[in-house]
Amino acid sequence: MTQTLSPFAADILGIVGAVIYLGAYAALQLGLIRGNGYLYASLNLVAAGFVLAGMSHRFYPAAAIIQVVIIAISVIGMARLLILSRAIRFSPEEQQMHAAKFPELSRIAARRLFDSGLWLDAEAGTTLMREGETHGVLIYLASGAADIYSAGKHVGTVEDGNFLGEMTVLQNEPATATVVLARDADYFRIEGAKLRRLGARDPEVRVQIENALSRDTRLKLVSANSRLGRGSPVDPS
Ligand SMILES: Nc1ncnc2c1ncn2[C@@H]1O[C@@H]2COP(=O)(O)O[C@H]2[C@H]1O
Repeated sequence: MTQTLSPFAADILGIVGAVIYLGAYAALQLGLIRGNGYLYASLNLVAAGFVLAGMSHRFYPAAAIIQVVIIAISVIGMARLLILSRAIRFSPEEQQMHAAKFPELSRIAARRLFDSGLWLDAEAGTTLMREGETHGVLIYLASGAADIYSAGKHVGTVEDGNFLGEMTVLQNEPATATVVLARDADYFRIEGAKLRRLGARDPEVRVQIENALSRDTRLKLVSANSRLGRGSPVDPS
């Protein structure tokens, strides 16, 4: 091999490679990065490149083979991800739901989520959930609107672009309210058991789902607070 680097520079490159390898592995174990994403593959690729360059001074065939194979595996892994995510197609409704509710979910995981549920439509007046009964589903209202009743009283209206059932679906507990469609609706419906299975398969997906559900609940709470606040005759502060 033609020696273009000084022994010192070669050692530094090798050490940088080792630091990147170890940093990537530590980040993986600490849950900071995903093992099946572009980042982990590219860190391994770069680390292998540095270690290989570091061997221009002292060449070890076994270590060189490992680096070359790691580079090849990383390239194949990234190419696979690219091909899979390019091949994935979404309907306009799925695209809209992905952007609005799960913007950070990979296209592959989002496809898996949509394939686990159904797109349905229903007429105004349809009861989707009953207070006190376990519905075990999550609904995303793509169009239409739903009235929310608690103890028989109208407490709010959920417009399109929002979830229904997000408060109890993961825990499989009784619904906190009754949900009746106020307008004809198109919606996505997925069973809680399937949502939990998707989350158990990939912790990153679980976090994205939990975040999306709690974000919706928070927005509903803010909106309910502001409605109650408008109706309140006294400011207690
Ligand atoms: N005050 C509210 N405003 C808007 N939506 C609500 C309100 N209370 C309950 N819901 C929705 O009604 C659903 C009934 O089932 P969940 O309790 O699972 O999740 C609930 C929310 O999606």
